[in-house]
Amino acid sequence: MNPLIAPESNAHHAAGGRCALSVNVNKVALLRNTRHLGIPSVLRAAEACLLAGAQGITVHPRPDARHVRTQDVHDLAELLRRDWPQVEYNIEGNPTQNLMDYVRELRPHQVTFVPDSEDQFTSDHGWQFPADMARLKPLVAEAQALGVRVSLFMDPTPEAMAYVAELGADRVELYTETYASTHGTARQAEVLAGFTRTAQAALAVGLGVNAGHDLNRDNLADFLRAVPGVQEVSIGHALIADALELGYTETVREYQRCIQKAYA
Ligand SMILES: CC(=O)[C@@H](O)[C@H](O)COP(=O)(O)O
Ligand SMILES: NCC(=O)COP(=O)(O)O
Repeated sequence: MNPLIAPESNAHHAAGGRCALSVNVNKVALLRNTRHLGIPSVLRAAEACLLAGAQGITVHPRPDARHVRTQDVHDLAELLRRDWPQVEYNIEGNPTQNLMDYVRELRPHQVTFVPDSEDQFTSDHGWQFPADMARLKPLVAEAQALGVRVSLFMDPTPEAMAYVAELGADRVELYTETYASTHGTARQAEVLAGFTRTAQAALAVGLGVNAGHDLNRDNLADFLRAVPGVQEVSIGHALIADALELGYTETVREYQRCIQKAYA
């Protein structure tokens, strides 16, 4: 863990010590890219979500530019630097592909390493240890030397947390699809217990805990109530889908209400 990077994030503080909400705007860009009209605007989406109380913005600029593109990443960095200095910028991607150029040029608050292939439909697995250790170690060190907090996208496997800590990463992002797909079923408690054990294992080795993928208004509070120490959830697909019906403002407020409910 990098002593130069405070374990407590600005966003976490801004959320009053509760879990911070980082809105992933990938899907706004996906819709925008289907015409050459520049609408819906990624910047306006980010601003509306921040005005409604989101504490962070997340993007995942994939190599095929299917949604968030390089210009979006730079424009968002400028918007946050100029108008929202207290808001965290989290850039996700595979550090062996196009991600590190963004880290070097923009130095976001956080970078989340995700082991996706270039043409992957969506993120669907975490890093594998010890196999991935050697190639990740210099990349973790490089990002941290630039003052960027490093989070690793991980499956809920408690025994992998020691490897993440050995790498020197600051946080893990728990890949929450298996939780989301079993929420409300007979397997919910069993699957959720695995996330709780993984978070406990991460905290025990000094790692911060983030979470994301397929979280939504229905499953968010149950997750945060059960899983200790979650500092940030990054939510995109379901939140943007909700915003198509409710608008950005009401949607972000509703997600913040879900987070509040978990701590009530
Ligand atoms: C890493 C992860 O689970 C998501 O952050 C990812 O950004 C989803 O990518 P798509 O929006 O391309 O499905
Ligand atoms: N890291 C998760 C993220 O940024 C958004 O994932 P999703 O809510 O679009 O599934």
